[in-house]
Amino acid sequence: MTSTPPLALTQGDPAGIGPEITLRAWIDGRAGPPFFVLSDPALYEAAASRLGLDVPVRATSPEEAASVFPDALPVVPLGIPVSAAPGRPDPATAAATILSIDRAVALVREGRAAAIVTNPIAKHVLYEAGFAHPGHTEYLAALAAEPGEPAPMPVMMIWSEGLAVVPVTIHVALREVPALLTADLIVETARIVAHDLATRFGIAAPRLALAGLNPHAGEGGAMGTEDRDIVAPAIERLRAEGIAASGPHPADTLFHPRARERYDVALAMYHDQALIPIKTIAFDEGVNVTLGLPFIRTSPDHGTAFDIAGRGLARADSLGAAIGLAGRLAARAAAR
Ligand SMILES: NC(=O)C1=CN([C@@H]2O[C@H](COP(=O)(O)OP(=O)(O)OC[C@H]3O[C@@H](n4cnc5c(N)ncnc54)[C@H](O)[C@@H]3O)[C@@H](O)[C@H]2O)C=CC1
Ligand SMILES: NCC(=O)COP(=O)(O)O
Repeated sequence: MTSTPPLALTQGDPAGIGPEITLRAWIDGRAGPPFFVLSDPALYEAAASRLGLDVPVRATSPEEAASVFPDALPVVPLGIPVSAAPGRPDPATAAATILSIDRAVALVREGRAAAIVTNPIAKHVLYEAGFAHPGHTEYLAALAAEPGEPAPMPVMMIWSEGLAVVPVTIHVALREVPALLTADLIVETARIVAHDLATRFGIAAPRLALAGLNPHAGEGGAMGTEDRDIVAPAIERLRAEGIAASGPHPADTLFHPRARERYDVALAMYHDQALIPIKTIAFDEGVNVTLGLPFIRTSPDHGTAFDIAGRGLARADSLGAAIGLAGRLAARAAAR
């Protein structure tokens, strides 16, 4: 019997809270699944010294990482020196940030890592350096494409024990949402959600609740026609396929405690419609999971938090939850 390989953590923006929450996740998580981080060991030694954290750091290989993990934070070097002033992002570090993601994907595809857990990136810093993808979600899908094949469609889910949400449109300006929202997009997103909740999360017949786009889900067309003409027909198609989809529900009453008992995941029509409720209810526990990929990827639900980086204020709970969930999903996948 082979044991599950360790998880691969990416570096994220080195000027954000990624280095310190990685150190804290190692301190808190030695009973959990082993992991290594793809970066420069010196970045973590500097962060540990700055914050007075007693964390030995050891350069290692993915294969040795699990045996290193009980005694030191395993760092698989990228071969690029990485240094950063906390809270002062620099596009010069973008190459290492991106390389860390690339290596993590390569390792998980080679079976040398069980899953990927990404540390936060600041999109605008990477854009300044020429990065052409909106975020991890879309970039990971591009990296997952088989030669000559289109990239798989990635679906963002933010998950916690009490609420899971999916934005149907993701990293786009609000004014673009109505034009992007099609019945095909909703149906394809919901199919991926239903499939991955069944296969990866073990929810055999997941209940999907779809929010409307407009106030009062359009009030019969008086407050916008998208819910009547796009969302409702998509739900009919999903039901015809045997997917337990309900809605379109007015979004303002979809997230209170009794409403949440009626579904396993809420599909929202745009980013903030999904992320405001979960970050309000479960900011410290929320985990960003990318569905639709041929490998497992989780992430904390928060960003780089430049305003507190390097000050010892950052909580590692969400990263810890992302590591825990990645470990459970990987164990489930290995057992299938
Ligand atoms: N998965 C990813 O890579 C994500 C990246 N981002 C990026 O992060 C950057 C900053 O985004 P913001 O909207 O400011 O969100 P943010 O999550 O970085 O910060 C929002 C607020 O929450 C606080 N906060 C965040 N994480 C915390 C933690 N672990 N412990 C304690 N307090 C914490 C921050 O100090 C700040 O006051 C953006 O450039 C965005 O692109 C945002 C979300 C996810
Ligand atoms: N607001 C969530 C977010 O921006 C995460 O994006 P990604 O980098 O995981 O695609």
